[in-house]
Order: sequence, then structure tokens, then C-alpha cells
Amino acid sequence: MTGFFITLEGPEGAGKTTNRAWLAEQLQKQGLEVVLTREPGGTPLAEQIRDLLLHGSDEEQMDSTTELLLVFAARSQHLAQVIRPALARGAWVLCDRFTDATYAYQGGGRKLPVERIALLERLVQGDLVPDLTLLFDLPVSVGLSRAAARGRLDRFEQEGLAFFEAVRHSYLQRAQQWPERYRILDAAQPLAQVQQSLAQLLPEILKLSRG
Ligand SMILES: Nc1ncnc2c1ncn2[C@@H]1O[C@H](COP(=O)(O)OP(=O)(O)OP(=O)(O)O)[C@@H](O)[C@H]1O
Ligand SMILES: Cc1cn([C@H]2C[C@H](O)[C@@H](COP(=O)(O)O)O2)c(=O)[nH]c1=O
Repeated sequence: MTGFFITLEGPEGAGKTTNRAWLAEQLQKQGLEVVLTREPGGTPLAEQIRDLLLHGSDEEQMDSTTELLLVFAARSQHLAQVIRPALARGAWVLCDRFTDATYAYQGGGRKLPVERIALLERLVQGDLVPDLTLLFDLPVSVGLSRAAARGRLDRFEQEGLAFFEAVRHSYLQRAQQWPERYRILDAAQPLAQVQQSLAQLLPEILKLSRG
């Protein structure tokens, strides 16, 4: 039995977490087992790595390759402890960010070579890729002001506009590259409208999961 792996992607404040909960509710109403998780994180150890990634150290700047390796270290643990076991028992995994975020943030934002990311992706994931990726796209300024309203900014949220424009650009490029896996949602719309678009996608998602 294999489950269905959905990732939710997009810049800060795009509504991934909010819509993940909404989608989970719809799937649970159909009697499906749903596992909600996130990256970086998703296990106690991977959450400790998340803390390092989001808050760094007061004494030194994190090197970009260190950042990349930490992202994949957390992912390896998450895959072994949560994602692979859940998929193996037939559950639906809804994951707030995954490897597309690495291409967007470490590739687009930090300008690390894509080949290095691809090498680690192969090492850590083997053939595993999400079955479906929902990209919540919105203008950078809108997402950042939603994120800022939450209070203290983390290490990524403190980056400038150019960083986030590059992140958004990378996401959109990847969506163009894999149109069969990606669905783009206009996340600048009011929440009710975003959820209406998701509701319209639901029959297609259920059909996809049946193969
Ligand atoms: N379509 C929307 N319109 C207006 N506000 C929204 C919309 N979607 C989400 N929000 C609000 O924006 C804030 C960020 O939403 P959420 O945490 O779901 O985004 P996120 O993509 O998970 O963010 P991050 O990646 O920065 O953690 C929340 O306060 C949420 O209520
Ligand atoms: C998976 C992943 C995440 N990031 C960054 C992107 C965000 O700024 C933070 C996670 O926090 P959020 O609450 O989900 O917004 O981590 C990254 O740089 N690379 C990755 O692979």
C-alpha cells in the first residue's frame, strides 16, 4: 500500500499552514488518514535542526553550504521517521515545504549551484518526489507583510526583497518545469477564495491519488 504525498510551497506568509489544515479536514471527511508535517522539522531531532536554521548563532554567520547540509540532514531524519513510514501504511502526507523550498531558498535565494542540491536530493531521497505540489504564489511584499504581522522575524525573514524575489522566481520556474506535479494557487486572494480554488482541485487530487 502506498499513500499520497502532497507538499505545500510558497514564500513566507503565503498561507501554506492555514490551507494545509483546511485541506486535511476535507481529506479526513473522506475517511482518509492524514499526516500533517513540515520542513525543516517534523521529528524532535529535525525540529532541533530547524531551530538552528531559523535562529542560527549570535556569534557567527551560517555558511550557505552549512545551511544546505542542515536542511538535508533534517530531511533525512524526517523521511526515515515520518514520511516514508506514513506513505508505506497508505496515509496521505501533507508537508509544509519540502525539497522545492531548497531549490528556491538555497538555490534561488542563496545562489548555491543547483547541481549540489540535486546531488543531495538523490542521496537523501533516492527516487522519492512529492506526488503533488501546491504552490501558493503571491507578490513578495504581500507575503512579507503578513509574516511581519506575526512579530519577531527569523533568520530567513530578515533577508531583503531581492532574496525573496529570487525565491519566488525559482518556485515559478520549477512549476513551469514540472507542470504535471505542480498546481499554482493565487495566494494574494482572500482566504475564502483560495480555499474555493482548493475545493475545485479536490476531485482532481482524489483522482490522481487513485493512479
Ligand atoms: N489568503 C489570505 N489572505 C489574507 N491573510 C491570509 C491568507 N492566507 C493566510 N493568511 C494569514 O497570513 C498569515 C500567514 O499565514 P500562514 O501561516 O498560513 O502562511 P505560511 O505560508 O505558512 O507562512 P510561513 O511560511 O511564513 O510560516 C496568517 O496570519 C494567516 O491567517
Ligand atoms: C524546507 C526549507 C525551508 N527553508 C526556509 C524557508 C522558511 O524561511 C523557513 C521555514 O519556516 P516557515 O515557517 O515554513 O516559513 O525555512 C529553506 O531555506 N530551505 C528548505 O529546504
